[in-house]
Amino acid sequence: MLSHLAVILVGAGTLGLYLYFAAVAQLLESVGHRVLDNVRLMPLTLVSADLDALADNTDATAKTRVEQQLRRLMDVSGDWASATLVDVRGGQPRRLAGLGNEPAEGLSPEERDLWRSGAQRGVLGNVGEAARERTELSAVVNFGSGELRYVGVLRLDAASLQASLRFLRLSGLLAFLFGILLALVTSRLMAERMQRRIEALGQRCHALASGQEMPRGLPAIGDEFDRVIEEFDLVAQRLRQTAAERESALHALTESNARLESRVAERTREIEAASGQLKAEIENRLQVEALLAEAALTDPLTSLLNRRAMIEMLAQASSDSRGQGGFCMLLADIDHFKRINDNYGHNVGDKALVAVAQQLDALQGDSRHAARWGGEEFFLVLPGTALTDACRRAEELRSRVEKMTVPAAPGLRVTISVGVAELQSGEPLEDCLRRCDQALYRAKDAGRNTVVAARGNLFATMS
Ligand SMILES: Nc1nc2c(ncn2[C@@H]2O[C@H](COP(=O)(O)OP(=O)(O)OP(=O)(O)O)[C@@H](O)[C@H]2O)c(=O)[nH]1
Repeated sequence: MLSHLAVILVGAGTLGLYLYFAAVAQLLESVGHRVLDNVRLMPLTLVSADLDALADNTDATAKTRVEQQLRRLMDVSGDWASATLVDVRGGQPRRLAGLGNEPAEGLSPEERDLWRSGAQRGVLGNVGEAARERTELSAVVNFGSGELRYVGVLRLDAASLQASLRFLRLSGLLAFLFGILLALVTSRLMAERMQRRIEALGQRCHALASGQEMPRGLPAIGDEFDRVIEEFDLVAQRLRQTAAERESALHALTESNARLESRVAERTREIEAASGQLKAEIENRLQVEALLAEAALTDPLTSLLNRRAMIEMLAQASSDSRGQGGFCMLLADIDHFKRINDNYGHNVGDKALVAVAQQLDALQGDSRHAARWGGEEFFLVLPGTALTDACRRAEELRSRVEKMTVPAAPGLRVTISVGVAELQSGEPLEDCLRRCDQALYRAKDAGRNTVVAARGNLFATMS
């Protein structure tokens, strides 16, 4: 507001000063013209015959007539200070007649200079200086017939000029003050109107920023601010529309993401469940396969290796024990097993098989070394064992079986016949097996419950 006031003051002051000085100049010029025009009237107003009579002093009443003529000239306007008529023949001025407050010598020094400048159509004194110095303003005119003979001087009252200037100054000051007041009122009205528009724009900005409803618009007055507010409302509408669309798209995207995450989580759970199930199935399958593999190699009744597993293992065991003090095998067969089945039943027969297997198992050092070879036949491999030790072990087995009892058949006596053979150097396994089998038959033939060892192709009964 202060800046507005300063601008108004400077603007109005500059314009006022310019207009004031222009008016002063105009006033002085018009005053000068008026004085000059009036002094030019002097030769026309004064009667030449009366002038000459006065100058030549030929008529005593001439002066009165000349003064009357001068008065008529002065009466045209009320602000003349004086009028003087001077005879300048011979170059020496001599006052002839005059009215008002004249200089003592008829002409002031300035008027003498004006007269000597010799202007026929009148010469005006310095108007500006007269206004400044508050002195009378003189205008001088030379006239007469033939050689120049008369000078007329008309002087404007200093107070009159000053009164005009005062009036001008007062008018200028009033105009200046009125201009400032008008500018203040106008700028105030414009500022208020602009402020209301700016406040309306500010409220719109706030509503747009805070998401509130857009306030009602001001009555349109068709200025630039109306257009700015209109454009702003359009931009705000577009922004809100865009924001709503973006919000909607974001909402849809969030929902889509949530659905996707839910589906991913569901799928992950399904995959984890399937993976766990698959893992369990694989483990189960592996266990089953392991059990099947074991079952394929194991006799289900006695849990010893079966014949196939023993045959597969024999080659490796014989090669591993080479050079380690012999490799023997032992084949045992339950005596008269058919009778046991027949007398006690198959169930007891099975128990007898299990009991013999336990004795065999207790005798051997490695569970992989004993096998059920056939129905009631058992096989034991003894790596790193010489034939003598093998026979002793066979005898121990035979003795253990003879002394054992079978569950559910306490009175049952079970015996076995045993054949023993040692793998000879370079001998095929099949040959050694055959000799071991022959030794078993020899034990059967020898009356059963006996151990027979095969020494090469010779057989010796050990018990
Ligand atoms: N309970 C039972 N009996 C079996 C099993 N396997 C074979 N046997 C029986 O074992 C008997 C074998 O009889 P044999 O071959 O005549 O021999 P043995 O009666 O023992 O006579 P020797 O060997 O000459 O002493 C048969 O009766 C078979 O049925 C089995 O797993 N359980």
